[in-house]
Amino acid sequence: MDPSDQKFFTVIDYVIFAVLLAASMGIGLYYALSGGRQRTTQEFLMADRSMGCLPVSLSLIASFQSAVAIIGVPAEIYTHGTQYWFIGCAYILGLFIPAHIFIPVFYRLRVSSAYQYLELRFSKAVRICGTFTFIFQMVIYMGVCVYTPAFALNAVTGFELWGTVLATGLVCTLYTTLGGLKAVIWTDVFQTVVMFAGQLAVIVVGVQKTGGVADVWRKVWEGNRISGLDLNPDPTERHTFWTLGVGGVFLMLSLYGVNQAQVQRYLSSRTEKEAVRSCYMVFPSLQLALALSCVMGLVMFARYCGEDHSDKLMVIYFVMDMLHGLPGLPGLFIACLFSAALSTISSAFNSLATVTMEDLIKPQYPAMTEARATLLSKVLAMSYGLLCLAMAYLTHLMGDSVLQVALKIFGMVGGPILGLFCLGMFFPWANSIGALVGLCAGLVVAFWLGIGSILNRSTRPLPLESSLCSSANLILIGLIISFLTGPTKEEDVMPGTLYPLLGKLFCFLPEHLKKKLCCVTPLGQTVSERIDLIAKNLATFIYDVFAVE
Ligand SMILES: CC(C)(CO)[C@@H](O)C(=O)NCCC(=O)O
Ligand code: NA
Repeated sequence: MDPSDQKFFTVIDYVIFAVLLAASMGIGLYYALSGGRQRTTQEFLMADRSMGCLPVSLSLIASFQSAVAIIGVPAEIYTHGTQYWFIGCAYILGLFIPAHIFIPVFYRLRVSSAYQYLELRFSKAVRICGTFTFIFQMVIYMGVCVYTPAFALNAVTGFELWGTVLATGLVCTLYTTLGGLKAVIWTDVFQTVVMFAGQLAVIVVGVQKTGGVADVWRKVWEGNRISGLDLNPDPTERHTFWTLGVGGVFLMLSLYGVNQAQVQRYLSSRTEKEAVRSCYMVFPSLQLALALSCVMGLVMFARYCGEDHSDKLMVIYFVMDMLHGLPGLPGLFIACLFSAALSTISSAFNSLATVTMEDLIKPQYPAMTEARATLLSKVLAMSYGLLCLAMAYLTHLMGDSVLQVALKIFGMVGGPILGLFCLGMFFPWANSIGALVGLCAGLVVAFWLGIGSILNRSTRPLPLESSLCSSANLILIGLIISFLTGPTKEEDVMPGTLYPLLGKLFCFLPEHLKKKLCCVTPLGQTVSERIDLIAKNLATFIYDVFAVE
């Protein structure tokens, strides 16, 4: 294709992209000028803890649905078939466990940052190490998230590269800095809708142009792209039920259980029940997002089967091939790609500002006035926004291959952070030294796996098994070191920071043995009260779904 954007885009396409930016900016301005006008950190960072479950749930999906997934998943399905779709199974436990273990613990401790938990449970040192690990992870990720869609679009259509990066980065920085978490959450809602609409448009037009649903189905069936469940236990196999189902749960837990961007959304909910409900509501929307990307891959296969296309950017070729000549639709897809990018980097800016403020600055200056803390939080959000642009430039300088590496770092670092929180919540004996040594060991394992796969040029989506291996490794080392250096006595652990997982898993053991495993009944709730709560939540959720219809 001739890389000249005149061929693909009409004025209306540029207008649609501009409307996306303007609307996001407008939402930012609205929350800067309404409500409490962003004059407290409670409002700027925690949205006044007043959010309902619908915006929170859409925002939860938007945070970790980046343009990388929108471009990558259809290509995966095109080349390797629908096996990847089985990652949808991991969403069940991957959301149920956060809803009933992580959310109650964080919510009832009334923390502002997930890393505050680490100080309550372990020590200040563990909190600071956790915070720096998170900052490292997110800073690398946000550069990739803003650069990837601009780069892909530029490579295929000639769409202006740096103008796009600058426009999206700066607009996002502005609305995040002006409107705080409320603006971030409500732009996420809007952007999620645009994201779904863009993918849907490509699928509808694509199916029409390839001869209808029956034809698409026949071609992908004959092309062997519909995969059955692969139960092969070989862990070096590309995708099996085990790598996707088990690895996927760990990936989901590292994103939806303990990542600050998500924890902050749970904490911004009006009530704990509302937070749990928003987590449940992620399930259908995340299945929809997965289905849209997978179906797009199938339609793409129906279109190009037999032809030799192995370009990483073929999704963009496909979209432009389908949509050009239909004024407005290419623009809608561009808006879809950048909605995915904006919603991810805005979450990154706000969560990074929060941890820097709450975990690094406030503990040093406890006497800081609220006005000054709010101003400083805004300066931080803005600085991370500008840092994101610098990271995008760095990504560009290091070239194409760094995209893969950077994404792997994101997945690699997620595992040890998850392990750190699990060590604290589920194992009363774990002490601060164990946690620190475990974190280092987990990071070493993660990087060793990651660098190994980069050197072997393995294309496997590593985060799946990496988060499992490195979090398991962290927990094991953490426990060994804790027992060697003197395990913490359960009565010395801060109440509310433990969840009696082992006691529950081994509920058949006699009472005195269970006491040895973990006797604290946490959060002031008995087991039967907890089961009641789960049943009630499910009932209200089902009721809500049908009441809406
Ligand atoms: C959260 C999942 C696993 C949901 O399928 C996926 O969207 C994902 O791997 N997200 C993180 C990577 C990214 O999209 O940037
Ligand atoms: Na996103």
